[in-house]
Amino acid sequence: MIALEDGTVLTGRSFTGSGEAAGEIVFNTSMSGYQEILTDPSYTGQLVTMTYPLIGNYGVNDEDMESASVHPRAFIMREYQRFPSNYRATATLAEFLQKYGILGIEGVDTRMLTRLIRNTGAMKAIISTEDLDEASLVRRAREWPGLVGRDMVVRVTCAKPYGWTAAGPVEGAGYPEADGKRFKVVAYDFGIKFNQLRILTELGCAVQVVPATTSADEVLALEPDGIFLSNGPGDPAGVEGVVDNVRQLLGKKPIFGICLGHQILGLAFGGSTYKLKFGHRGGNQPVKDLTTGKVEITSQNHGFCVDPDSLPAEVEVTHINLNDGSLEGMRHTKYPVFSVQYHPEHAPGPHDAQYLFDRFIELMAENN
Ligand SMILES: NC(=O)CC[C@H](N)C(=O)O
Repeated sequence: MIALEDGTVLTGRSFTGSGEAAGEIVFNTSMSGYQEILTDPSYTGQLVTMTYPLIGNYGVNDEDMESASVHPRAFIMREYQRFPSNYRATATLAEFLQKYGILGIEGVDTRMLTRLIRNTGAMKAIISTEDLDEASLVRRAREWPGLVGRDMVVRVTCAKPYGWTAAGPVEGAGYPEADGKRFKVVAYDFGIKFNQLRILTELGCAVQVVPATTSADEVLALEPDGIFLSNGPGDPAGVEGVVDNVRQLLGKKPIFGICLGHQILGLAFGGSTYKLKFGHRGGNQPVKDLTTGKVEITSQNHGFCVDPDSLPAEVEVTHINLNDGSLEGMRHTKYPVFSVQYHPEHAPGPHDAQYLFDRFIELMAENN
């Protein structure tokens, strides 16, 4: 049974066994890419509904991981396909969810649920195979603390620095395989997706990943050519300490921020963030690059947004969402700093926006 804070109760079937999960219920409109969505740490504390009606048909594999774990607390769909057919598949979606202790729920009227979330907004919700008392479940959904003002980054950031190579993560501080690489990049891990690291490495960067709480001085001591601010979960305004660190780095090195990293930059510039009604999650969000006039189709996953009116005069809006006009990208006009709200690393989604990593490379080249 699924209960929402507005009193709505829906039924479905668990295909992963019994359990219970509370969180913020949101929807994603991607037609494929469920493994990348499940392993994106930005979904920490959320219950994810897929609008695409059939999920699981290509199983899961060892290569499409965007982090080492699964982050939404439950995965909700219309129909689960229990017999995957794909040469890359190494397990079924049910086996994968069970391995990480995540509830998989099918048989849900996801069209009704999505319309409800669109009309009412993202809501607190609870799913249970045990407590089937509607009134109790609705009350417990309302009791869940919500995401606003809470630091979810502490739950997913790395405990220790690590490096990234073409073969994946390597333990320890320092830049791995730096010989012959053009740039050294320090990447703040707020809940980083591996494809950001894969792309930076492919573009010739030696990458050192650091925990979210790493101070500005510690980052500068690594003598990077550029600093990268990753995506991550929850409310940017609830993340402890990070905004001050980032503010101290402004003007010192080129900085590129994605999603939560972009929101943290907005706060470091002195701006503010707000919660969108139901957020943007999917692979077909149209964004206009105001610097070139081009429209790109983007991969997105966020529930908070930087308020453009709160930004100081030296920060320029570079990208806007064509569905609702919200801020999708910005750059500082004095410092080599820019960021986007969406996901140029895709995974899953269209590759239209990958050019932004080239812009970061150019920015580091200009500043060297
Ligand atoms: N993908 C992200 O980095 C999401 C940022 C933030 N947690 C939000 O929901 O807006």
